[in-house]
Amino acid sequence: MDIPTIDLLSFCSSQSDDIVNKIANACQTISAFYVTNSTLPTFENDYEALQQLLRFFELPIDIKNKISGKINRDHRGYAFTEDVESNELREWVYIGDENGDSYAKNQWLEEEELPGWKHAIETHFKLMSSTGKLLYQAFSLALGKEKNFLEETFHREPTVLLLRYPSGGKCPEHTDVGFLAINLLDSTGGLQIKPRGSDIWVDVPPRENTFLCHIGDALERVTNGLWYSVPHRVRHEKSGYRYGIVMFNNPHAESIISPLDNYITNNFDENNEHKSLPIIYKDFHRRRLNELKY
Ligand SMILES: O=C(O)CCC(=O)C(=O)O
Ligand SMILES: [Fe+2]
Repeated sequence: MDIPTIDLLSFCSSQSDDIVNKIANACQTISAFYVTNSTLPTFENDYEALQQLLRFFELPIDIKNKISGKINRDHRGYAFTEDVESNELREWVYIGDENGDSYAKNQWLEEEELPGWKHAIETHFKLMSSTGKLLYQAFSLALGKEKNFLEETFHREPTVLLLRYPSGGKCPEHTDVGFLAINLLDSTGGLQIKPRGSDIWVDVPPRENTFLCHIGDALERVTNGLWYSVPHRVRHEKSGYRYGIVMFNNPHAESIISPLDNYITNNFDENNEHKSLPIIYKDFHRRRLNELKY
């Protein structure tokens, strides 16, 4: 099964039905797509810019632990997770919107401990967030709404996740919680998805100058299951580190997630009916963080 590619520049210039339909189709079937021609730095075209963010991981562990993400319930900060039971082995840093107040505050090192790091993150956060905004527009059109629909109805609270996997590192099978994920893959591979209706893990090979996009559970609920929040996992079996940068574009913490009027038809089967009950996004998000430990 081929993972389609969406050209973001063409979307911006024409917003043609072709592109919008391709997105809607991808979200209903394979449930992931590559995005090309965006303005985001990728590991191929601006390695240096991304290294600025990832050099945090080179610091000694006692410095990294100064911003431990295990001490607040929203996981803001750093952790090394080695959990045999849940099949997780990786390091992560979660950073939310610096000006947002829905979740725990971001944690930063002193500037002299890693000069320029905070600035590099803030710059990159803005770039990723504007790409998230464009994708929200594309998704709104693909839902048959006008382009600002998702942003105006649910708002958007982005979170960035920096990742480093040692050789043998893993991320357990899970689905993402929010609306949409932008995943910048480095050249090592290792990400796998289980497309709708399939029991087989499919490799997501990195493609030059693209990022991967897929939806999360909250958007699956908004479409009453017509769109599919794809299970995914990481198995990093090569030598050396695997790096990743993901931006989750989530609805506002207080938004109510329930199916849109024109999606009330029964796309979930009876076992999944509970998924169409209204939920407050923040409760859903926190519950899932606790359950999944990722
Ligand atoms: O490392 C990756 O490519 C994916 C990580 C992921 O899916 C997650 O942390 O939610
Ligand atoms: Fe994920």
